[in-house]
Amino acid sequence: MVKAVVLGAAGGIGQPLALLLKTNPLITELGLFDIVNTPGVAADLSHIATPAKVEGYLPPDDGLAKTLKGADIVVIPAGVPRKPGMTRDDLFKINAGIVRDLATGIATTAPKAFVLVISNPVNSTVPIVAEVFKQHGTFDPKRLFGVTTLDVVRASTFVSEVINDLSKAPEIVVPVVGGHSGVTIVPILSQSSHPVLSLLDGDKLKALTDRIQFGGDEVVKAKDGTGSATLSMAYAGAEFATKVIKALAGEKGLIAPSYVHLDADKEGGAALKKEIGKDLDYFSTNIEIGPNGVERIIPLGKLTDYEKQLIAAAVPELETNIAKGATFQKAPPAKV
Ligand SMILES: NC(=O)C1=CN([C@@H]2O[C@H](COP(=O)(O)OP(=O)(O)OC[C@H]3O[C@@H](n4cnc5c(N)ncnc54)[C@H](O)[C@@H]3O)[C@@H](O)[C@H]2O)C=CC1
Ligand SMILES: O=C([O-])CC(=O)C(=O)O
Repeated sequence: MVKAVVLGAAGGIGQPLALLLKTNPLITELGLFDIVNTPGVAADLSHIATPAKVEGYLPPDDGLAKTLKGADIVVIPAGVPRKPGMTRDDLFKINAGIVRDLATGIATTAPKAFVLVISNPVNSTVPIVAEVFKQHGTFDPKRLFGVTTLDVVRASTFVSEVINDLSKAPEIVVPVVGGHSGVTIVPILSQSSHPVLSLLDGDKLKALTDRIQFGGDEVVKAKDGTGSATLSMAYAGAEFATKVIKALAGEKGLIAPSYVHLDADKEGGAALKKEIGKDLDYFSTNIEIGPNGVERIIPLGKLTDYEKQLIAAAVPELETNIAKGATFQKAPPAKV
């Protein structure tokens, strides 16, 4: 019995993500919450012949608490997306308050749930959720995940394009570490499962790295003011959520990158901090997921000089993003 919840379920990501979760046979209950349209989305999905019982709620009459009751896993894609010319950090002003309020609901109603944060800027929204949980005395770093899977999905696809064979995309695995915005997205192409590095001279390596770091901008530009990645994000979010659900069900050896609190595995976290040369609280890296959440933080391993430079460029921005999220929750500004 697994109850999954989507907060922001009527949105561009929320709807296709809810659809993909509804088709997951491991899920027996699917709770959908948004400030608009969730009863309609839920009624629509409920006709699909899969096991999950679907319910959709709006804010009135304790809708958030009703949605969250008994949740095992909560995925949060609520909030505004970028328009051309904006950075993810520009979304902080609006999304920080949304994420804080939803996290408060989770901390009070489903404090043991695994929380998967999609809302941008992920580098800062994850610390906000952690601070809310700390204030409620319910923070367990093993259960909080920033969803960076789309960067990994993009890396697989873009590498398959470089080798001119899209059929290989599903099997290519490239660790992408750091965070989820611009230079904080660090693809470790030297550890790609397909040995792509040998095919790339300096310029081509930089071009591929840039494309993975700024892949989100490609979609924002193409959507021309109507939003950012939704369908690829729903795919990526469902893929990560499915790993977490399989781990909950007892499957072993599930590895995926995620942006996590480095106390989730103190030993692995300490080793990673040593590698990056900074005592950051959060970083995205491969983690092993188990029935209690993060079982193991897997250090970065051997990096090229170029990758070391990318990490060095990511660290100061991550530090700023993390501090912004953590201090917002400690001293919330007036609501916008
Ligand atoms: N982590 C990642 O890799 C990615 C993150 N994103 C982020 O995901 C977020 C959502 O993007 P889209 O789905 O495209 O936006 P959208 O605008 O299409 O949908 C957002 C939904 O959130 C809902 N919402 C707003 N305030 C809410 C609240 N207080 N409670 C519940 N629901 C609320 C809205 O009503 C809307 O239905 C954005 O912040 C975007 O930047 C987008 C793509 C990739
Ligand atoms: O680019 C954006 O704003 C949305 C996002 O996080 C992505 O597509 O990676």
